[in-house]
Amino acid sequence: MANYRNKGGVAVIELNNPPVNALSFEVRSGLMNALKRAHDDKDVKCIVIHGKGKNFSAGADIKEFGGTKQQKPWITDACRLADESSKPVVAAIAGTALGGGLEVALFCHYRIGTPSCRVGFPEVQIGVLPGAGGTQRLPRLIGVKHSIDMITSGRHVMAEEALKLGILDKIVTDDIIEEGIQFAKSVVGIDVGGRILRNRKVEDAGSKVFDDEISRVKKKYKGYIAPLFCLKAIQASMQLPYDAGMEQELKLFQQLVSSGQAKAQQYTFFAERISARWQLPSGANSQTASPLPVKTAGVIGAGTMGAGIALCLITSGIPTVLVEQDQKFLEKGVKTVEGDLRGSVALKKMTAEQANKAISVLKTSVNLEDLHDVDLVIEAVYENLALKKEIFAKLDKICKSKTILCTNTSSLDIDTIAEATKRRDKVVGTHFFAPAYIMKLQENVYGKDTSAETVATVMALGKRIRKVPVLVGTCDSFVANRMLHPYATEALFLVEEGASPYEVDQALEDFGMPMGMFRVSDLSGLDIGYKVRKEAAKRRGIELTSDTRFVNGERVCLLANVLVEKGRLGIKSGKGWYNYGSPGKREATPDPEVLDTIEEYCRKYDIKKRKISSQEILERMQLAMINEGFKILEEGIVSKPEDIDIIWIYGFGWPKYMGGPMFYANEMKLKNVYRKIRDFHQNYPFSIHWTPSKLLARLSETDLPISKWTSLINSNSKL
Ligand SMILES: CC(C)(COP(=O)(O)OP(=O)(O)OC[C@H]1O[C@@H](n2cnc3c(N)ncnc32)[C@H](O)[C@@H]1OP(=O)(O)O)[C@@H](O)C(=O)NCCC(=O)NCCSC(=O)C[C@@H](O)CCCCCCCCCCCCC(=O)O
Repeated sequence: MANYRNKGGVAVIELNNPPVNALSFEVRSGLMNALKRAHDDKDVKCIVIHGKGKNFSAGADIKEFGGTKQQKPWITDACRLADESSKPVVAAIAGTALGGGLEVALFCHYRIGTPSCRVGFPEVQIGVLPGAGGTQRLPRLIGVKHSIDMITSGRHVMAEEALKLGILDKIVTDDIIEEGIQFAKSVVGIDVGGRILRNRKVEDAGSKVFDDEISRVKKKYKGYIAPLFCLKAIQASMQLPYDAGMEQELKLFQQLVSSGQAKAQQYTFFAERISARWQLPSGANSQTASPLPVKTAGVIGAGTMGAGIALCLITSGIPTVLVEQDQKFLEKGVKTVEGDLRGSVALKKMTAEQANKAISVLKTSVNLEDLHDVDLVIEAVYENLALKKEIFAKLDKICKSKTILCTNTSSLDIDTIAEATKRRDKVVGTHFFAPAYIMKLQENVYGKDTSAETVATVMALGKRIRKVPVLVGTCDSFVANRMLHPYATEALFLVEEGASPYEVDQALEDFGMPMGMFRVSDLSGLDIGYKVRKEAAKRRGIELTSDTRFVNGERVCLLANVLVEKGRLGIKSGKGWYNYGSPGKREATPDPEVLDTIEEYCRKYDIKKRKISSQEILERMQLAMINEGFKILEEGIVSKPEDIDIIWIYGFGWPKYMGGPMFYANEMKLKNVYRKIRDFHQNYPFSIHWTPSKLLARLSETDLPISKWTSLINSNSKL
């Protein structure tokens, strides 16, 4: 709703829908009534609109999209009176004015804001466009070029920049409501005509600008339709009179809001927030547990991962000690950190001053003892259980009793590592993804003794260092890599059966993955997987050779080993599944030598090749991984499907407009997913990953949407 009061001739209207004052039906109706009241009240000389609490408004209530039609009044109906009022209307902005919130402010004649306020049109991120005049009014205020930037990127603009652009008229330092009232009083008597945006003209930026922008946007936001629709709407502001432009904007908004992409992106928005609400099997959860303060941190290992993690910490203002056993390796790590900081400055992602500030809080050492006083340590040495146990035993003795000990393992057992210490409650996995400074996912892994306080601390740390933290339980390879295994295995089987690695990658990239499986393998280095496979097999008492095609009755494909044995290690050696010309180069070209190797391999084992469609490639890789996802849910390794989707979106770049693999399965209908998995199980009996998940089987008998799966799993009711 919206509250109304008359303060000495100033109508003060408060948008009231905590926590972010989303513009629900009640708020829109309240705002419309309040504006009418202010208009009719002869005592009122001017009007101030502000938000209750910390925010002005985060825009339309996203929960109202989809399903039934938006009830009138819409934002435009509610705000028309502000536009038409002869009494000056001032938007007093604290916190955020986003989307529809900013649109309300653009209907006002003036906008003032606090120094920490932010404005923006983030609609593209939820698959729509500013549909209450934003695409028509912003260009009339700040011009076409800046509007394109703001609307197609969805970025938040800070107060200083908003003032420079002309979105804000003034930055105020005191109480925003009082400042709003004073400002409004100061403009009483000044004709508002020139302040009404609908009356302004949009400068003709020419059609070439839009042709160039379409190419840029297609490249930068590959696969997303909303940014292209935004461009069409902005172009309409330039080509059409205001009312016709508004109609065009609404038409485009309606097309987008009913699209599959909007549904998936809005699901992702809420999934991220649902996933942040964690729960341990004990029942302790994000509401009941409090994090410990992390004022200082330590990182062990200055290799690519360790240096990347240290960079995340120092750029978030956390003084960090980077420890490496060897001075030469330490220096190399510091060079990596400095190089990445320079790169960020060059790309204008941070200022030179911010980079210097970050490096000033980095200390280095070759002595573990220097971690005696830090609040949290992240160990990032290579994947070797004995070594990690040895380090944890030492840390347990060196660090103060409250220090939390984290391991950046991608697969090793947290409980076994914790056993090396006398503080098993303070041991936790923090699995970062390469490159650690760029990839957003932080897969936090709890062991059987990890305390809720420890979990709360690493979840809070993740948020603080701008990651997306997700909590998972311990199992072999955790969630991300465990699901990756059947996905990658199917890719190899597809190649054995007749698809080329390039066809596999093309199908995945056309689907929207940033990189195909084989390009990713080349980037990580084929020798890494080779060593992991050999060691895992050795632990199970198996000797792998390139002739191995079955292990304990299960089908395997070791084509990657054949490539490694030919010296093809991926990008680092200049060739892997692709040819890169020379080591370290990134441009991948298909390589006939690889195709010959595959031919030879198939001849040797008498494998009949056939034509494989891109649909089959996607179904086999994705359904194998989705089936594993249901097994993970069934085992309680994650507590909700949203966790899995967020892991795939932020860990592997699954496109947000497809919502994550579990959402994708939901969209396919679980009965179809289950039927296909059962068919694959029949056709490929030697692949254990096709054994259908029992949870999937039970859920497929219901027609429940993804939002209902968790309560059913938790209620233990008969599905
Ligand atoms: C604002 C934030 C930056 C705050 O971040 P913070 O980290 O502080 O907090 P949280 O993100 O955790 O949020 C707290 C809480 O609030 C919920 N929430 C946040 N924003 C919204 C919202 N906009 N709507 C609903 N709920 C919201 C969030 O889920 C949390 O809840 P929880 O239960 O988890 O605690 C940050 O929250 C943020 O970035 N928010 C999103 C901002 C955004 O994307 N805004 C744009 C919204 S879309 C919009 O405004 C569209 C308008 O331009 C135009 C609308 C025109 C409509 C015209 C009607 C035509 C009808 C056509 C036919 C329709 C057919 C149909 O309906 O199908």
